[in-house]
Amino acid sequence: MVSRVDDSEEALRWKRKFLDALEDQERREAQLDHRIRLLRRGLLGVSLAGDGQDPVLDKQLEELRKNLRKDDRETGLERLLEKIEASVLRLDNEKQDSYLALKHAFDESIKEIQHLPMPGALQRRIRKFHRQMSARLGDAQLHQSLITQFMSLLTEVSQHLLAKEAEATADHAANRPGLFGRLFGTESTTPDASPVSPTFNTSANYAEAEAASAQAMADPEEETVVDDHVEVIVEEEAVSLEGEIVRDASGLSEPGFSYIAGHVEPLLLRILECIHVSEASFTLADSVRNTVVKGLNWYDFVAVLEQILQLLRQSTLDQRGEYERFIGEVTESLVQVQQFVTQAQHHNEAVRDSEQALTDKVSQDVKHIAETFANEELDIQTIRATVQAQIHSILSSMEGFRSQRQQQDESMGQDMEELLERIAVLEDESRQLREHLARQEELASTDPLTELPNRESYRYRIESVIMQWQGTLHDEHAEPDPADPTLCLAVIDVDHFKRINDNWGHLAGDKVLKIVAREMRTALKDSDFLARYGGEEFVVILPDSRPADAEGRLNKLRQAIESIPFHFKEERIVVTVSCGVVAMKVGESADRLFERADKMLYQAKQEGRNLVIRQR
Ligand SMILES: Nc1nc2c(ncn2[C@@H]2O[C@H](COP(=O)(O)OP(=O)(O)OP(=O)(O)O)[C@@H](O)[C@H]2O)c(=O)[nH]1
Repeated sequence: MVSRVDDSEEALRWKRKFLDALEDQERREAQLDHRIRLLRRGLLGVSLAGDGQDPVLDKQLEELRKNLRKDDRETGLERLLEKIEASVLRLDNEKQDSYLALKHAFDESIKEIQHLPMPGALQRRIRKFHRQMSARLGDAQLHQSLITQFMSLLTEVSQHLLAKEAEATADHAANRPGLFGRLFGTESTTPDASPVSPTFNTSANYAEAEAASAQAMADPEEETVVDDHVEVIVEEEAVSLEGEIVRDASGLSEPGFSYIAGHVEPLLLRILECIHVSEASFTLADSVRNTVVKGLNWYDFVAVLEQILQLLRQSTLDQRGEYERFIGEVTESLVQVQQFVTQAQHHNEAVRDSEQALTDKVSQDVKHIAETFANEELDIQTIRATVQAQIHSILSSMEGFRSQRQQQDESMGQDMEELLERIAVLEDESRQLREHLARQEELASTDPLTELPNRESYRYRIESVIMQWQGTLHDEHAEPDPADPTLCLAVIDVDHFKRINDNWGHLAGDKVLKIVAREMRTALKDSDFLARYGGEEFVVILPDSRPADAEGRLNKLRQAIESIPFHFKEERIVVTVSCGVVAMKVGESADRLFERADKMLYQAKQEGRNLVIRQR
């Protein structure tokens, strides 16, 4: 009898042990499920964070990574994730507000601009821009290119109005009502405007511009019809400015520009608000803002557009640093999540192994009890039946446990697969972001007009060239012999460039810059680094050159430019450049080196222009 009681207790003990193990297992699985849910939300937070940089969110993400390392603190993790979700939501709302404001500014300006008299092709391009704008505004990364594109359209609209206004003034001179008078019912306000030179057939030129626009219409991708027109003539050896925008005496353009100024100024201010301005660009951004607030005239407008482009380029460079940091963070988070998932998988396998071991052991023990009971002489049928029922119950619990376990395993495996897929998507996103950055970097370092490296690119290059040069010095304190090859720098400026703009308009001025830049590139050695420093000013780094050789090379360049056969109608137009050149001094900074070259350039201008002056 005693033995029977003991046996039944033993069986109960085993059953309890089993149920405990089952409960423990369920608890662990619930814990794992919970963690996976938390990780999902965490990943969502990290991926959304990619759309905006925010210091609060940055901090929270850092904390998230810390907590992810300690996997036994879900409660803290959960609270943190709630905070992250709130930040992401806030950023999303802010972005939405900024998106709406920018869209409103674009919509309003475009509405106003569409009321202006413009050639059909230009109107169509503005409409096309407007149509594409809404979809592209949704992507914050496209804002800069949208703004740049819009500003270039704006410049064309202004150029067109100037041409119209010049035409109107010519009409006025011929006692007909002025264009603005005809268009807006008011008289032209430029009674003192200088008469248009009789050698310029303005309406013929305008007709040509219209024809060019019509050609652009036929090919929607064509943006620079006037360019191509001139290019053809360049191939024929004579560089003609014919067919370019008509005479642009400053007084003439004012009424035309002031008409659109009221519409573009709010947009420029809005654009300035949207640009991410770094500390280094604060002063420039402030001065641009003040200029716009004070009210623009045509010349300010051109300069302001250029400065805004400069701010945009600088902003791209600054953001590059931030994006790189962000990519680093996302990658780090991904690595941690991946490690966590691998750990969870290992843990799962280990749990499954121990479960199997437990099952084997219990089966063996139960079998042993059954055998013992079966061989007991005192055993009666009842005892056998009871024991067998217990064994049956234990075995069926085990079976139930195993099938439940299998189901959970399958669903957990599915969850993990989804998680890994999500990670792969995030990795792909970060790769795309990296490629986007590389493209932006290329755009940011090239001047779009001349396709030469721009000022930022020059700054970057000169610093590294100076470092290299210092490395080649045998004695860090002694100046190198001027007869030896060394590092030289030249600053080049187109002479009387304002006159070109004033006489033939900005488009012709742009064309001259483009051709002059090309000629300069051809005249220099491949190892010389030529960049557009700004406006009509260029800079050349001549590494490993004897100062006298550098001077000789620059003189050849100067002569080559002087010989470019620019023409306006039958008239030959000579474009010249002045240049200052210096050799690098020991311990000198890039700024000081440039200053000295610039001083030599100033001297060349003073001494009559079309000169190269070397500091000896
Ligand atoms: N078309 C065009 N004009 C530009 C560009 N950048 C600057 N300018 C103009 O270049 C002119 C430079 O004029 P100034 O600085 O007075 O110099 P300059 O007439 O060349 O006279 P010197 O340098 O003294 O020989 C200004 O009228 C600017 O508006 C550009 O990209 N395109």
